[in-house]
Amino acid sequence: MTMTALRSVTIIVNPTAGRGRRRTDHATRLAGALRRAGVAVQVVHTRDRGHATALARAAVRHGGCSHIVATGGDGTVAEVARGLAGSDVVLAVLPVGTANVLARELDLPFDEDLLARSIIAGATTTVWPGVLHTAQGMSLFVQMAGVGFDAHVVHTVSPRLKQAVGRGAYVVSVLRALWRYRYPVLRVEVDGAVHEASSAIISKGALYAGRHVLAPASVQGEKAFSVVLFGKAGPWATLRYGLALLRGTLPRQKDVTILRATTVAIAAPAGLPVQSDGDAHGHTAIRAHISDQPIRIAICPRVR
Ligand SMILES: Nc1ncnc2c1ncn2[C@@H]1O[C@H](COP(=O)(O)OP(=O)(O)OP(=O)(O)O)[C@@H](O)[C@H]1O
Repeated sequence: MTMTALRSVTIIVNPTAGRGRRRTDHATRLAGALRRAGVAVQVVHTRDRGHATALARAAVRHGGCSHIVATGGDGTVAEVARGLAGSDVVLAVLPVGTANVLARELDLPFDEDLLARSIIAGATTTVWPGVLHTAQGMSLFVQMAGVGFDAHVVHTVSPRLKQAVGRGAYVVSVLRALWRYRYPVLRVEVDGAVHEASSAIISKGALYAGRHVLAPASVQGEKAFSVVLFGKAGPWATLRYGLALLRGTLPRQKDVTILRATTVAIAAPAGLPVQSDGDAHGHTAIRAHISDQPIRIAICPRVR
């Protein structure tokens, strides 16, 4: 844990993250709590995908800002992380997304007053994001990237249903996909060694889709991934993996392999959907490695 001096705070709000229409209310409450403590605050809203990166870069370039708050889910956090990477600005998270996995992983506050107190107290922890290269370009991910069944589900989930019912929308998408998905065999290169799998998840942390344990040995502060390879294909195997995830036994399944690595490449088959931090993110081929630029994240002083 390191401490950082407080200057001004920029709050970036993704108005489409999570469920319902309350992200702006959360951001307003956080801004109020910070202003009451005498902190200068700027609130800006994203207009479209990728805009959070541009807004974070602009805040860093403008200078004077010590913290940038990502108001959204893991996708928004990743975009803000990319915008402030390489600077001394601290990333704070106001978790109003759907799954908010990074916030759960790091035990970050979900309450605005507690987040304001954490920012003011200045405690931070360091994480090493993943860098993802696809045909669409380079991006960062803070929690995970995947190819296979889960990426297909992310690509096919209805955005309107996600807005209306949150994580339940993924359940609908899973049930629809189980018998329709074609389950191709992936060729996954993990630190140079080739493996075959029906699905692969490259995970920076231990958790997945909320609080479910995917890769227990993964720690955000380490410069490594856990690569989770699913050995069996088909609807019944996928159902078993899903139930095991819910019951916390997925890492113990005989046909699930978890490897520690720093580079991963999935070149074939080409054209398969890719998910990054739970959002659709182009298609294979992909390459992933650990960023050489760490991100400092504001944490509750009481938990670390
Ligand atoms: N103004 C905007 N309009 C449309 N999409 C946006 C806008 N701002 C950001 N986005 C995109 O919204 C997507 C979803 O955001 P985010 O991941 O933060 O929320 P979520 O999916 O609800 O939460 P989680 O990732 O925790 O499940 C991201 O891919 C981001 O690029």
